[in-house]
Amino acid sequence: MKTIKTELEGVVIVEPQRFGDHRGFFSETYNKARFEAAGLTLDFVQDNHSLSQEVHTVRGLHYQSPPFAQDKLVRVIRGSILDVAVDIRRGSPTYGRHVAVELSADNWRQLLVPVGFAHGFCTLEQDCEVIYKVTNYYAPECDAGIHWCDPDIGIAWPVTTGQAIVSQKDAGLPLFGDIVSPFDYDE
Ligand SMILES: Cc1cn([C@H]2C[C@H](O)[C@@H](COP(=O)(O)OP(=O)(O)O[C@H]3O[C@H](C)C(=O)[C@H](O)[C@H]3O)O2)c(=O)[nH]c1=O
Repeated sequence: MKTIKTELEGVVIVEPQRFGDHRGFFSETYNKARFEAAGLTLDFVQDNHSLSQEVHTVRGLHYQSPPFAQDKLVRVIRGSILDVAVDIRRGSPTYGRHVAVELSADNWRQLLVPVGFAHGFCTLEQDCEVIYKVTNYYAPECDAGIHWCDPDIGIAWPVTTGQAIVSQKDAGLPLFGDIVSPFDYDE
């Protein structure tokens, strides 16, 4: 397993090994001991799986507020997505900045999105299946988000607001400037 730091502290690309042979492949997609050896100590309690049937489906930008804030380990088992993490920790030197990483069944990359970051993605082809582990349970009362196309965040999505397929909930999310983030940056 390889880990690659990004320009946002704590947002890490993970590249598990994939052993191919004439039958196909085998991959340990998560190994707690290997994660801890890489300094990633996470206690996942829930696995999620979403299917987005159309290209240019956008889900996000979401986060759960404390006490149900979640670290997320995101991967793609079918198709490809542009996966985005936005630093929403008040006082962070990278507050409001984001990273965007292509995750796909082909590149087998994962993205670790820590507590304090909003998360979202746009599908780059049809029938994308996204699997992700989270470190806290779903808590609808703590579910929150920021509008995916907020110009103050400035994510270079491969789709315009007119073309994107989004949920009614996501279409109505507030702009970054109109929220008070529940996360503080701790040095
Ligand atoms: C997140 C979640 C949802 N649900 C139920 C609630 C709704 O009835 C249905 C769809 O939920 P939602 O529209 O919030 O799903 P997404 O738009 O894919 O949201 C997710 O997508 C972005 C990219 C994320 O990072 C979050 O994990 C998550 O917010 O699943 C559950 O039962 N458990 C859950 O953990």
